[in-house]
This record gives sequence, structure tokens and C-alpha cells, in this order.
Amino acid sequence: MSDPRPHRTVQRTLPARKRIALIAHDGKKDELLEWAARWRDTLADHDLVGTGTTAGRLSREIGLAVEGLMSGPLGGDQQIGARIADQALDLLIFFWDPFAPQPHDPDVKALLRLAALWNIPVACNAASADFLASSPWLGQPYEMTIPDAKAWAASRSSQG
Ligand SMILES: O=C(CO)COP(=O)(O)O
Repeated sequence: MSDPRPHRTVQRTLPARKRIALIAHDGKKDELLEWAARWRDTLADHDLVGTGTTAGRLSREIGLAVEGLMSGPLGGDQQIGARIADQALDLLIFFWDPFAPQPHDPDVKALLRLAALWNIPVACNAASADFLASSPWLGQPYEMTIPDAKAWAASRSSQG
């Protein structure tokens, strides 16, 4: 059986102006809003995207420009995941609720899996988000490694 794990990596440079996804489950939305209000000026220097309800509240209540995708239970987590796979997202701030099972838990798991796979910095609560937002790399290009998708596809097609 083939090794189910990509071994080769390539370099990816995250741009100085980051594309940041902001997401919160209902039980965590107030916490995310509070956090985003504290970091408002920092966040305003980057391109923000969010799942529908979260993005709407960030725009309305804090005045941040946030591109709103589909609401999470309707596919928004998957849309964010697709951006990760396309290398079109640089940071994920996702306050998921450890106390509330979601009807779309498989989508949440899929999003977190893609973030881990593609080496995306992720914050899951206010403290980890503070660390990300205060990182010197937030406003600078950042070099990192990601799986080599071409080598992965080539090795799998040569086995078939
Ligand atoms: O459910 C979510 C993430 O899994 C968030 O979606 P909303 O921002 O639309 O509430």
C-alpha cells in the first residue's frame, strides 16, 4: 500500500498583508467580537473574510470590512477550507465552541484538518488569538513549508 502522507514540501511565503478568516460559533461570538474590537486597528490592515453571521456582526458592530461567505451550517466552513487548499488564506481565527455540538461538525473538522495540513496558523480562543495578532510576522512576509502537491499527485499517479 502507498504511504498516505506527503513527504515532500515546498516553500510558501505568506504576504505582509494577510488574508485572515474570522469565525465563531454562536456561543463564542461575543468573545470574538470583544477580541476583534481590541485588535480593530491591527485587523483593519489586513484582508478579512468570515462565515456569514460572524462576518455580518463584525461589520455591523465593529465597523470592520469583512467579506461574508455562507453561514457555517450552510457551507461557510467548507468555503474557508477551499481557500486554504487554494493557498488563498493565510491565518485562521476560529473560536469554536467546546460545549456545543454543531449540526455541521464534519465541516468544522474538515476545516481544522485542512488548516493543520497546509501549515496555517490557527487561533481557537482569545489568548491564542492575542499571540497571533501580536506576532512580528503578522505584518511581514513569512516563509513556511507546505506539502508539495505536484510531487504528491505525481507519486500517486505513477503507482496506478
Ligand atoms: O458555524 C460556524 C462555523 O462552524 C459559523 O457560522 P456563522 O458565522 O454563520 O454563525
